[in-house]
Amino acid sequence: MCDWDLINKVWAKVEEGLAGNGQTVLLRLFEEHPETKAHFPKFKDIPLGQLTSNADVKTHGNTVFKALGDVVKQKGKHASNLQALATTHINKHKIPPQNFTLITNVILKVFAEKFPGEMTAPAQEAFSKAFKAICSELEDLYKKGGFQS
Ligand code: HEM
Repeated sequence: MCDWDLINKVWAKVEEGLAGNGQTVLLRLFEEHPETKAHFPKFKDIPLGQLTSNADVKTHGNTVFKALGDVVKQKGKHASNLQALATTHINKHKIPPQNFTLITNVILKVFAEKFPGEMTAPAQEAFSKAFKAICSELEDLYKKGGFQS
């Protein structure tokens, strides 16, 4: 079982700066895994250095974190949220599923750095478990959706 209450407690802190926190995660993802940037038509041709001041990155960070917040607020009953994400990321954006593991690992790292007071050892453990479960459910949905890389 995941400790969704603990996760939601940290998430309330994340929401104090939702767009900026999403932006930090996207920039870190592109920095640590440059191949991920190539999946974004809006960002693929812009050098990483210029993306730090790109308003669209912040807007997309907000979109991603709004959707992830909607997932964590379901406290485990997120099947329809994940189905919606899988459907667009398979069919429209064509994102291989292992990218979800990359971004959730980056989120864990960024939260531990930005929110050391909230990201206690149990909170880190709760996020790590929840993200593993979410990534594995997405992978199952990808299999059912017949994802071709
Ligand atoms: C925490 C995991 C993620 C969440 C919650 C998330 C959420 C979203 C949402 C809500 C949208 C817009 C609506 C839609 O098309 O579904 C979107 C678009 C998109 N996502 Fe994700 N996403 C995640 C991970 C990723 C990853 C890892 C990649 C690629 C490495 C990716 C690539 C894209 C692309 C290319 C778009 C279209 C962007 C555009 O409008 O130009 N996503 N995502």
